[in-house]
Amino acid sequence: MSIQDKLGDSSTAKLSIKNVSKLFRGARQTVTALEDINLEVEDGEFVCLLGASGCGKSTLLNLIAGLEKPTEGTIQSDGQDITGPGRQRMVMFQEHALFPWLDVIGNVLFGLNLKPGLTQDDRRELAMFYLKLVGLEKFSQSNIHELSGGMKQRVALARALAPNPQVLLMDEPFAALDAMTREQLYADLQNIQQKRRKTVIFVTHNVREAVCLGDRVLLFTPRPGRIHNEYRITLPRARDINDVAVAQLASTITADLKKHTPSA
Ligand SMILES: Nc1ncnc2c1ncn2[C@@H]1O[C@H](COP(=O)(O)OP(=O)(O)OP(=O)(O)O)[C@@H](O)[C@H]1O
Repeated sequence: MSIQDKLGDSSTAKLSIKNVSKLFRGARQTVTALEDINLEVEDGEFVCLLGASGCGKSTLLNLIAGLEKPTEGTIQSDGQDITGPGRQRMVMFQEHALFPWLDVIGNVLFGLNLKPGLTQDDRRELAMFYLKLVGLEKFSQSNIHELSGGMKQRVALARALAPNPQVLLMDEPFAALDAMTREQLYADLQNIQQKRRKTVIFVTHNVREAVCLGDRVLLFTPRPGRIHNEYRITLPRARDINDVAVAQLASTITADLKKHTPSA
């Protein structure tokens, strides 16, 4: 079996979110985190969620991941209700959440243990393919504590991609990194998306980052979170975050966001 066969088709899924609201009921108060969210995401589309802190972006990501259930409404992936977490939807967080007791390849292999029908050699070959994709093939035997923050996020990305999920859910994955490292990862992520296209939902506070990466950028109102506007980003790829066109569009979107953020 060739590596192409083992990788499988680069699978994507269409997401359909209908009339979704999410309430968190506490002992003293109920928080409406999301209200009446309607969203269709196409196969292989890269959608960025932007909005003030607390507007429900992570909550929406967790609902799509199946980690939380909507209070009202439905969420479907390729026509199937999402009822819980599954290996077709992998989540990547701001903090890398790697296993420090495993080396780099051990972390990527961990994700592959969920994938049936592969020999141990197949899994190693696949893990190396994804480490190469994120530029870390020379670090496969390294310990996690030996890596920089950017390298750790690359391992986390390889681990999330390795089981070939249809949907990648990214919650501010680059927020803790320095600007130079982030810029490199923007280029890498666009390159990877070209090679192994996924449906991506990407939460960020960084408007330029959203414009640089997204096919579409959704703007949320502060609590309760609602989608108040969306921008289709048609700038040619690969995009550079320092490009004038990216900066101009980002400033238009920032002005729009500020209109809906009382304290801004
Ligand atoms: N498990 C929970 N229990 C109670 N309230 C919650 C829970 N998760 C989120 N919330 C509340 O729901 C609202 C939305 O939170 P969420 O984390 O989704 O926002 P966010 O837009 O991702 O914020 P940030 O940009 O700061 O990460 C907040 O008021 C938050 O306190």
